[in-house]
Amino acid sequence: MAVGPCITEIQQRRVELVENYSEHLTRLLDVLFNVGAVTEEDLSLIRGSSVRGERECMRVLLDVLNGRGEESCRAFLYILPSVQDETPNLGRTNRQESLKKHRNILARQHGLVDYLNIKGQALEQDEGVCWTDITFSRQAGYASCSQCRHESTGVGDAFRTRSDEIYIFKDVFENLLCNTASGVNMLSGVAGSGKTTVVKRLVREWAAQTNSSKIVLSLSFRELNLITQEQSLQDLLSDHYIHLKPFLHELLNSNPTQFLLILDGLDEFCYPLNFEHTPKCSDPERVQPIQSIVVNLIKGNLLPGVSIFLTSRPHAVSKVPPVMVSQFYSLLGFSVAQQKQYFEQNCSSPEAAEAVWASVSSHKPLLLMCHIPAFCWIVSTALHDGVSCLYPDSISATPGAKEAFEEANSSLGPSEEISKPVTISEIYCCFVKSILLFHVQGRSEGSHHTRLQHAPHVLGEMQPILKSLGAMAFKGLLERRFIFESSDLNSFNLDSTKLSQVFLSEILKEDRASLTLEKGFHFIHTSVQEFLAALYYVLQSLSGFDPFSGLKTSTGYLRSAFKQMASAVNKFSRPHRLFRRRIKKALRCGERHQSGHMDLFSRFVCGLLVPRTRRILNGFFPDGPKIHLLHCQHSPDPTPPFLLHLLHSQLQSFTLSPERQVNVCHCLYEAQDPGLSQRLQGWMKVLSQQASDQSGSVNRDWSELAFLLQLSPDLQVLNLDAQGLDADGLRRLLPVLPLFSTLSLGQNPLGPEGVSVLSLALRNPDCRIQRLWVVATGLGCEGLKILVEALKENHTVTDLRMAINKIGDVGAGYLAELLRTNRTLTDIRLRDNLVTDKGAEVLMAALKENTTLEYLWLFDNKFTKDGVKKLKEFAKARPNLDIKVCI
Ligand SMILES: Nc1ncnc2c1ncn2[C@@H]1O[C@H](COP(=O)(O)OP(=O)(O)OP(=O)(O)O)[C@@H](O)[C@H]1O
Repeated sequence: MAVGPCITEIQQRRVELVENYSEHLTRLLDVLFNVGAVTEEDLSLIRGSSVRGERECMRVLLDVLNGRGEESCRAFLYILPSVQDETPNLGRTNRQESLKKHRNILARQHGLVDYLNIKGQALEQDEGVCWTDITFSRQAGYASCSQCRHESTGVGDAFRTRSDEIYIFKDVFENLLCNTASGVNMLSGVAGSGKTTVVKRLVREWAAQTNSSKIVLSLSFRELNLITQEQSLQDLLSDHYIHLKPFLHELLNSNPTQFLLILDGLDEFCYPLNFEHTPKCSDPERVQPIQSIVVNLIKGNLLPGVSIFLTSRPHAVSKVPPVMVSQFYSLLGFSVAQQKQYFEQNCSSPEAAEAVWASVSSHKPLLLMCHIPAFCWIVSTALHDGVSCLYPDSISATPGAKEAFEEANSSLGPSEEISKPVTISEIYCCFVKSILLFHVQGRSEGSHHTRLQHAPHVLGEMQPILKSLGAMAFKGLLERRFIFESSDLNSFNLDSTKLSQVFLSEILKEDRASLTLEKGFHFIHTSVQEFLAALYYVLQSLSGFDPFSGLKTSTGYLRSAFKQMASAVNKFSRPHRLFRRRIKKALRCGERHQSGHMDLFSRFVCGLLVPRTRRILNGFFPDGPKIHLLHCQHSPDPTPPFLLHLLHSQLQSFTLSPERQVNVCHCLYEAQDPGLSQRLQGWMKVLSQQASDQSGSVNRDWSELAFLLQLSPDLQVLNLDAQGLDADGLRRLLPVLPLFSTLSLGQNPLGPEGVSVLSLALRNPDCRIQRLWVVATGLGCEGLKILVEALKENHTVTDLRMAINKIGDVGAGYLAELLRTNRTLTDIRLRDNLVTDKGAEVLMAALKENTTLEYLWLFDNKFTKDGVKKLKEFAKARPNLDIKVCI
């Protein structure tokens, strides 16, 4: 790079610049950032050095400018005089102006980044930013969390299984910024569920509200990790917000309740939090280790009355003891309507959005995954450009896509039918292809059409890098590592500035040994790590290599010697046996990790063994005889029979836990097992036989049924009468319960515990249940109370059949309470429920306020003649209400 005159001037004046301008650093950084001479990452790098003083920050700034080149250096020299002129005024700037400036700075720091630039436009202004509303649940504090579910896979279910109040962003915003929500408000959400985005939106919307009395301070644990030396809270905040420095002492000491302190990403905090033994400190000026500052803030010793908004992935929530959390929000992700809205807002045209949504909504597993915003982003990237590579009918709006598709797939026989992607593996293949063809820097030349034509060539060319990235991803999965160092990249011969940057996000990490800042990397989403790992695994296995041998980080000669040896051994073993053994091993990886952190990996391996799926990445996989190991003689393109056999035999294993069973079902789905629909039919047959046998409790794998039902396109009636279904079984079915319009659960031992599960389905925002039949399910008045509470929030159930449940007069009272406000129920059947005249009176009183109920069946209750008479008279006066009663 040629060294221009401004670069040279800065180099020559370095000592003087540090001497004279260090005290104006904040102003300098502001202006430089505004004019685009430095980036947000540069700012964090520079501020990260603040522990070593302002002069050190200035030196880092000069280094950054040097690296940024002549233009940035010119901007710096240009603004220098104005900065010095303005600075004396700073002292006179009043507090209001500083706070205004604080809003602007925070808003800028919390802008959205669309690093693959899918929409092809800058996201600087709020007008360009589309926030899709997202669903939260809230409860007072938290009890215990199920931490061992896989982060991505748990989400779809979690969305349908929450018991708490449902919130949207506006509610959270109001609670935190308009009400006096002091104490710790925690937000928990799986990877990619949108926690950081919530923080960004919160800050930006606060910044736009000039009348808010709160002052927001926002720090990320990623930043706090960089602080190695002890310091005081006041210093920490004034280093971070130098523009507030003159007032900070007064603000912190006078009224801490005016602050909302956001701490984002607790799961990333590298220091342990010791709530028992950290010395108490209530002085913001007292120097202490960073983890003690955090503990004292959370405990309310420092800044008593401050509101804290703490975000974390679920596995790290328990770092803070439950008693210290006053409000606990869970980020459930996008509801179905919100997913649709997301695609409308984020695709390049309404036609593209419609095509993407048509694809997603017609495939349950996709729909389920799309509760996670990060997955929506992957899907829209995949389907936006990637799918047009293969499936011309879905994005016919893309000019030239169809022709290119036909040309690229000219090798397919005429009888081979191509349809839209149906599996998660196919989506991820489209995603990777889309990135390689349309988003990698330096590949912008040529039209969409031309780039599609060159796809096999590009994929072949990129294969070695993708393979290395996949090997690193696989090694990381085995070691449960999700952050990689530059040295990891080097050992896999990866260049961090090229392809890896599209799949890896860069973060700054501190190297404690040398007290310097090191680059760290993580995959843009953990599911991308699992996909690339599976891609590597399948590629190695198909090429006749042991995927585990590729992880040896020995370089050069040794590695190639190892490969040669391995391939020589392979030559003498039967290749198809070796291949099968490797696939078995991959599936066992998922099985062994009960936490489920390799579930997606095993699903992707199964998906990639389907030739149709691999064809999306045409050019990436080797051609040749080894591929034919997978083919069966009759059909040119089936799922390898041995894979289906393997998965089916796993399903039959008695030792497989229900969670593992569901994962095997997912694997079968990815493997495009034609037998899945037969399994569902088999289930239905067994259920109908069982119902007619009435032979009581049978141990059933309800999780498998839940999975199979999710794949079924037509979810209308679910009849589980007399199946021995208890609360635990119902809990396993919970993900699908809200999807049916008729839910018949009669003659099962549900009891109050089962009704609690059922009420989660009724409260679900996507609930479609209209007819709810819970005849003889052991509700009692306790169960009915729970049911009524859920029905108060439900607006779908019109028909409630609950004969033979011993609800008595107390239960009738609960029902009456519901009838006063409910405007959805039209038919209630209460036969044989021990209700007496007293209960009837309460019901009649409530019905005076209800005009929507059309049928009330009260046969076989404990009414006297007089009671029946009163009921009949009441009915006469209500021609639109049919009350059935007899003594
Ligand atoms: N409300 C939203 N509207 C539009 N896009 C969103 C929204 N929330 C999240 N996203 C998308 O999902 C991606 C992941 O979100 P985000 O980084 O906020 O997740 P996170 O929960 O903080 O993840 P992690 O735990 O991995 O840090 C974002 O980059 C953005 O593309």
